[in-house]
Amino acid sequence: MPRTLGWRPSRLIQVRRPIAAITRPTKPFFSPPASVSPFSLTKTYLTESIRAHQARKMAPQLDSYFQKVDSLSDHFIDRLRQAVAIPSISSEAARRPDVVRMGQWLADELTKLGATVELRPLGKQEGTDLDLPPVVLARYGNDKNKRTILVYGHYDVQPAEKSDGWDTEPFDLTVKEDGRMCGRGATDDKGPVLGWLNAIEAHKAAGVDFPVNLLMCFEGMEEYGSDGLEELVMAEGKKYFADADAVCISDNYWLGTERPCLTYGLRGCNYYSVEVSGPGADLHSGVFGGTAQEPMTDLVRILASLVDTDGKIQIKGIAEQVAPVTPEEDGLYDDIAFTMETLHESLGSKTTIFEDKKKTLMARWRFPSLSIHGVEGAFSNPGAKTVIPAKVIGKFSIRTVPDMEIEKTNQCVYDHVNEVFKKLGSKNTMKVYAQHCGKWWKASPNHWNFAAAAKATERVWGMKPDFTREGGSIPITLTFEEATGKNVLLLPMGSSTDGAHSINEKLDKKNYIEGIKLLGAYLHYVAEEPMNA
Ligand SMILES: C[C@H](N)C(=O)N[C@@H](Cc1c[nH]cn1)C(=O)O
Ligand SMILES: [Zn+2]
Ligand SMILES: [Zn+2]
Repeated sequence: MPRTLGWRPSRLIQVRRPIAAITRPTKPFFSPPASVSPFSLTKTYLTESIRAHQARKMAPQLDSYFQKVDSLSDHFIDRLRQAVAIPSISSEAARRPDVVRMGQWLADELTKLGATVELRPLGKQEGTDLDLPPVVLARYGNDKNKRTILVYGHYDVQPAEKSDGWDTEPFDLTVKEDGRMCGRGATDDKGPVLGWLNAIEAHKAAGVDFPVNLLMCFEGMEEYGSDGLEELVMAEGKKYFADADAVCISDNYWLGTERPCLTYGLRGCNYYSVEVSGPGADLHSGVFGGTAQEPMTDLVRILASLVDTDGKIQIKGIAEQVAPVTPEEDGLYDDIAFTMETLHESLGSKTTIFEDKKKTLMARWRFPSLSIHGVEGAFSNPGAKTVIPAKVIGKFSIRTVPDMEIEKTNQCVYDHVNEVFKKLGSKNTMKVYAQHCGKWWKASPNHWNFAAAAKATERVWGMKPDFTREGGSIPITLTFEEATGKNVLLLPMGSSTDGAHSINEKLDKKNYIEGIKLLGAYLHYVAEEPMNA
């Protein structure tokens, strides 16, 4: 049976916990105006004063931290080079030892930095004899007077071969003169994961107190649907992650190339296979063409029935599940820093479905899409092989949005594919099933976690961030929210032109180095945000 990452009701509970400066002010740092009686020093008043004090204290600390990040930048790039050199492709069985090696490398780096690290085995990959790569769980700092932030990232990557069209070797980080650092995983997600490690190192080197306790959870199967992780996160919600005050994930991208963003929504992803088989073995098309019913002929017809040229899904019952656009939402899109020109740049062409920004953003964030990814078993090499493939497996996925339901969507897909195949009247055999499904996620950005990230963004990038939703999926985000009951923030490092999952994936040096500053600054602002913001 295909596995689905199911949905559980959200348990968002705010726990107010004192921070160091509130419980142990070392000296008076605030004198109330004469008109204020000491008896009227309310909690709010006190909190404001503490914030003002901490903001003054934080400025020089952050400056020292930023300077150290700059001076260690070559070392941080070298760390990324070492990580990229390990081809940790989770979807290829033959690369599983590399994924495991990558997890071990990460654990070793964290241990060297002084973190307490555990490698948690996840058992076997469903339906196979393959061991899943371990989850790296780590803790840096255990000070009861500090807030605790739980961060998540993944150390596995998408497949990559130079012959796919890369300009450079995908697993050899190449730093170009214009600052592009090309290599598989540079932006998705090795650069951001190392961002947390680098933030720890720069604090230590600068002699700046680390402002929070950091809990880390790094997995090695994200690009394959986070196999095995949901159970672990649910089980550890009130154990390993028990003292987390909020969650931060850096595994998505800015909407463009100029303005940073904070992200509060993700689409879900239901990934399907359609298998068509007939002949006992691959056949000579000269001998059997016109004689045998061909699986590939059936499959292309099924795939062609799913979606039209303008991306409109042709499956009954999908559009009906999508939440209507509210007047409030309708007004959100105009102010977002996004242009069709930037989109054309990241797309590498002008072949967009829509000509205007709002429709394009809505199509990416709040409407479902269906993509056809490939066909297993079909001839795909250069040349002209005259073969009739005996068995072909088409792969497609639907990016899901509020209020779509996983099971209902699966049923609509199965009914549609079965009906189309029946109408073909083919003697071949067809099977359709979901490989993995992850639910969409949408949170409220009205929380101190987002407020801290917005302040850090202004401090590092000198501008306010956009509040965005993401077209991609990070299946475990919702699980973290449910398991911890805490707010989850997505804080991206890379930009829209990074080419994640594509050829020539890159992370700009500027985004990496400023991104390390951003992650560190975010932790400082987290430490000073009042809990009820
Ligand atoms: C946004 C994130 N960096 C990412 O690339 N996620 C993948 C995860 C995935 C793979 N199968 C289903 N979800 C994505 O959005 O494709
Ligand atoms: Zn990712
Ligand atoms: Zn990815």
